[in-house]
Amino acid sequence: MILASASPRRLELLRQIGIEPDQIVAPDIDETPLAGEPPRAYALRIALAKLVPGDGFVIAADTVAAAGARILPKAETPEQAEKCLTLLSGRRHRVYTGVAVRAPDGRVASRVVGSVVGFARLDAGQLRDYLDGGEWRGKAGGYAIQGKAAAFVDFVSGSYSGVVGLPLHETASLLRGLGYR
Ligand SMILES: Cc1cn([C@H]2C[C@H](O)[C@@H](COP(=O)(O)OP(=O)(O)OP(=O)(O)O)O2)c(=O)[nH]c1=O
Repeated sequence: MILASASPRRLELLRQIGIEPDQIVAPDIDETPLAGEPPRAYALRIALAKLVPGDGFVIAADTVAAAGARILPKAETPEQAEKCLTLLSGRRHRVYTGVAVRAPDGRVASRVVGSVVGFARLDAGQLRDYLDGGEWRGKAGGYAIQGKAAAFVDFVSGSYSGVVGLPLHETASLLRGLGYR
């Protein structure tokens, strides 16, 4: 079993359902969205593109936060994170995680799991503290629901593990469907 992900969250989530990958490989792909690409299609395309070569089962995923049809960036700077959080404050957005699995015989199965996340209105102090904390770095939409941003979230519908980065029910079912025991 190869986990094609550099994300420590994905490894933790996989372990949560009793799967210990034999190998972790960081995928190295261009994650630029295509012009006008819908978020759900993007999450699926990138998850499939992350399936690195390998002999056993390979699992890859991609998480994207979206406000309407707009794909929010994976925040890499405080300015980007501030923009995202300002947009998310006081409203609901969607988080899509694409998950792709390849079996040793080459068959590929994939899913996209969409969830809705609601943020309470953030005041300037909350925003400042969150930006200072740095948890937004590398996160889709500039926040991590499994961290301090949980205090902002007043609504979740869908797959909590999917919002964190790997929808566990769907991942387990894809694996079973491909004959993983
Ligand atoms: C919305 C949200 C995203 N995230 C994270 C999950 C993903 O790691 C990240 C989105 O980036 P991804 O490109 O999905 O993943 P990654 O770059 O971290 O890892 P890899 O490509 O090697 O698999 O945002 C959270 O941890 N919590 C959240 O609540």
